[in-house]
Amino acid sequence: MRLLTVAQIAKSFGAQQVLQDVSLTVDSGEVVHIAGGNGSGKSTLLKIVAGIIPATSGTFQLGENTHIGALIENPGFLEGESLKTNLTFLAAINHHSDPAVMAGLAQRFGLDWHSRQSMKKYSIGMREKAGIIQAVMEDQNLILLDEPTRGLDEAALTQLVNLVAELRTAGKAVIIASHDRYTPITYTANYQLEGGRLTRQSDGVPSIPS
Ligand SMILES: Nc1ncnc2c1ncn2[C@@H]1O[C@H](COP(=O)(O)OP(=O)(O)OP(=O)(O)O)[C@@H](O)[C@H]1O
Repeated sequence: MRLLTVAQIAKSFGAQQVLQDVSLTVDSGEVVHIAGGNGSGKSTLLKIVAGIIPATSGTFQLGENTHIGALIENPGFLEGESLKTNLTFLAAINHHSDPAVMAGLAQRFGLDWHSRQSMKKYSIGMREKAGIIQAVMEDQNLILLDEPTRGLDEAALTQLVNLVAELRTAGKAVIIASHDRYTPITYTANYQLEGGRLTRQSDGVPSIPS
């Protein structure tokens, strides 16, 4: 099932052209890697797909049943509130809250679901974990993860690798942007973003048809 079609997108900030003629399709069961150096436009592309900023030209189309979850740059949280309050609040916005799922994800990533610690005291890795959880906790089927390994310890990295594999098996799709060409995650397709252009590098493991 097609979840996303990006067609010939360009994006400029003033005189700076960041993306040119970027096209991409993503189907369920795909795990797409977008590699690129600092400032190559990875976050910009994900923000366009998430509907946060508009493209200068070109189009993108979501599938009829596409539900996006996203971790892009530094996700905003209510800093004075706990993880549980934050995630419950976010889930309530979409009326799609399952406390057991949220608590299970927190436990999986080694975060104390019942802790009253405010999120302003969270470390970089803890914030990243909270960002990953909010991107998947509502059963979203197209998950955008921008540098999701930032600050993660080894146990959390293993959980992330396993989580992405489970999402793929469940027929969802994940787009991961990172600086590294090689990460421990198993991809079905690899792209490089350079000079504003997105180029397919190679196929990884086959996607699992839904
Ligand atoms: N709101 C904005 N206004 C002006 N320029 C911007 C804006 N957002 C991004 N840019 C510029 O667009 C370019 C691409 O930025 P982007 O954040 O997409 O890169 P990135 O590949 O995600 O980088 P990094 O790996 O460092 O996070 C950069 O030169 C950046 O300065």
